[in-house]
Amino acid sequence: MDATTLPRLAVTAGEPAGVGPELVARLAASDCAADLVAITDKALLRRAASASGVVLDIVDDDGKRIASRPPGRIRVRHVPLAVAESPGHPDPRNARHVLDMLALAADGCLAGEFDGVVTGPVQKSSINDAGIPFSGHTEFFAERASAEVVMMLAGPRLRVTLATTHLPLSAVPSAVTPALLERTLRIVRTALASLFGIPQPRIAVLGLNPHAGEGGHMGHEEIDTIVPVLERLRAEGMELLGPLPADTAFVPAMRDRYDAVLAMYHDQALPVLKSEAFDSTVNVTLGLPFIRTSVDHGTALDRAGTGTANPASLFSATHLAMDLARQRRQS
Ligand SMILES: NC(=O)c1ccc[n+]([C@@H]2O[C@H](COP(=O)([O-])OP(=O)(O)OC[C@H]3O[C@@H](n4cnc5c(N)ncnc54)[C@H](O)[C@@H]3O)[C@@H](O)[C@H]2O)c1
Ligand SMILES: N[C@H](C(=O)O)[C@H](O)COP(=O)(O)O
Repeated sequence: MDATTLPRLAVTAGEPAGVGPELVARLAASDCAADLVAITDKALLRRAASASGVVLDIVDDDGKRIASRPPGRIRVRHVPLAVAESPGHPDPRNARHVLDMLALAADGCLAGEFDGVVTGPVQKSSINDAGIPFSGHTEFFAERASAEVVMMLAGPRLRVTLATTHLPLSAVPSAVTPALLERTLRIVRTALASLFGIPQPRIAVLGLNPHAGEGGHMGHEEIDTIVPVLERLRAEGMELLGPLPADTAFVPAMRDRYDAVLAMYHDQALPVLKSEAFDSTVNVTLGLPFIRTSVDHGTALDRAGTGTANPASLFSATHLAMDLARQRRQS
């Protein structure tokens, strides 16, 4: 990417029976000033455009960088479906198709063919039903890039990062180790500085137990694991708040005291963010050697094929990827 060309972004359509393909069609129809390369099945994208009432000019990707893109024109890397989609009904026979899209996008980013990847939602259970271990894009891209990563969901007023991602709740306490917390906090601090322009970020760290353990009366992970890590990193100069009780960490009086929150597990913090800004929140993978952003919502199977899904989160994810790509070009 140089100053005259658009950020070149791979956009994966996700689960073919979900709303992802329709949202990609809506994005392609918009005037978004990015060189969008849809990673999907071409016929699926045509059907999704038709369901969404948009007209697209779909062409094969020739790999060349471009300086402008007329609304509706979309280049495609064709990844064939195994079986035609049935909106609302994921078919595990298409699991390989979904993973092939992710692999193509990741490898293209690693090779410098794309400036980043924006992902549509996948139905994890359908991939698992095909007998393939898979817990999310975050873990897939981390493995593909051999990187240590952190999941962040960033909304207009709140950024949340997770110490653990897609684990059963019963596995969380033993997964929250000093090494994990230290590594996670270092990745979060570096990313807040390099991607979000906050040189000395303030990070609020949640406890694991109710009321952050209530001084050891409601659990010991805070005293045994979290506090020693925070003390060690504070001694290095990191600005860390906590461990805070999760139930009050998000109240208005606390919000201006931090730039991001580190939660111990998925459902400790994501419901807060998704209930206040479902339309505009973006999932960002921190720590990868390439830019990866995503919608904050799932496959919305109840809306698939109806053309009624809201594209706002995909638009936000694409705009953030464009900003990050331009920033990377300038640095
Ligand atoms: N980025 C991702 O790949 C991603 C993110 C979250 C969930 N998921 C997966 O999605 C699947 C379904 O998850 P879920 O049912 O918990 O969440 P969901 O986000 O798919 O649906 C929750 C509710 O929000 C609505 N909704 C979601 N997106 C919408 C949109 N763009 N416009 C209008 N309404 C929308 C749905 O219709 C539904 O009522 C699961 O397999 C989950 O793992 C994937
Ligand atoms: N945890 C994410 C969320 O709730 O929005 C979602 O499952 C997607 O995760 P990946 O980006 O790792 O697929």
